[in-house]
Amino acid sequence: MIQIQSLTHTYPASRKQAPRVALADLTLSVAEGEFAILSGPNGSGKSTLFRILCGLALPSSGKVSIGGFDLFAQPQHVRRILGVVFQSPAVDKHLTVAENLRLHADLYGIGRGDFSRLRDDALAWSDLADRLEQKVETLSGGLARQVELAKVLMTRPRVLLLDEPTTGLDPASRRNFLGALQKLQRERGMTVLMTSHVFSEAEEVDRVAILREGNLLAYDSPQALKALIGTEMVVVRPQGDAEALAASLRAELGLAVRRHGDELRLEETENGEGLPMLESILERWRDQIRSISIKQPDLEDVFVHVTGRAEPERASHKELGQ
Ligand SMILES: Nc1ncnc2c1ncn2[C@@H]1O[C@H](COP(=O)(O)OP(=O)(O)OP(=O)(O)O)[C@@H](O)[C@H]1O
Repeated sequence: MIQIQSLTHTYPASRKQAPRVALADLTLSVAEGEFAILSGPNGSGKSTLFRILCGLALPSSGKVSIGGFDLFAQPQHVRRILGVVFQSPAVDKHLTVAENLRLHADLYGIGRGDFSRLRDDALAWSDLADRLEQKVETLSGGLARQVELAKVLMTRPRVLLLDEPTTGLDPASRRNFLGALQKLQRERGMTVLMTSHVFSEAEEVDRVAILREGNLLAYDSPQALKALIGTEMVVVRPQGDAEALAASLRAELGLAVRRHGDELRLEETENGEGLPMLESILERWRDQIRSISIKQPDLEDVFVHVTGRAEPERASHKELGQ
């Protein structure tokens, strides 16, 4: 449903900076009815890709087709099947929920006859039923986000793009929003591509893409991504010299030992292998270890594994082409 082929985007040089490659020959596709998440450290190209997919920017080269239409040659066809939820609010906070929906319907040429049905349909999943006459500025962040989504749903998009839609929401509102979105996506068979840097959001989706510096490092189901680093991971917090301990573990156990902050991680351990490994490490290096545990890898661990970085938010910008 979404096919991105060899997409490259380079921001031109300015007086102050060299050209920056934001997307480097990126190819990925999202099948019809799939829910995919796009993740990556700051500066990995998520926003650039999002802006291109919504038709707000043109790439330096490459092809994108959405619903079988060429995004650059047939943008008007794509617009008809596409819904976009931006990170920054796109509703008028001084208007009521109902007024915002009406305004959006007018913009999209939805006639009076169809309006009530499409509006009710777009709201059915939400908690907004008794808030229609309330101004958006008086709603909680979570409910205001629901208005953004309801507005976009009124045009019954087949493909939905969302840019970090849960930014600023508390964990409960975030779960609520995503739960509703997933239910809707399944019921309507929509294809969804969403950018996110919250790994817990990616656990339940069909596919997760991890970008770094404009390159696609991994793209697979959460289960397959987690299998990249094994089903168990031994995590050691060293007492003193972490590098010396890592070198000694590597040399004596013959395993990959990854340094992550103040932890040493022994990945690629399969079910049941963690405990004996933990015991033998304790036996041999007890005096150099502050704590040791076994962990089931989650998507954050996969992210660290494939990007070599701690978290998307904390990563620094790297300039390419320099
Ligand atoms: N308008 C611009 N002019 C020049 N370089 C830009 C511009 N916008 C983005 N870049 C650069 O392109 C690269 C990709 O940026 P982009 O904003 O797409 O990444 P991102 O993954 O969305 O980051 P974030 O998570 O911080 O939003 C970065 O190196 C960034 O500095």
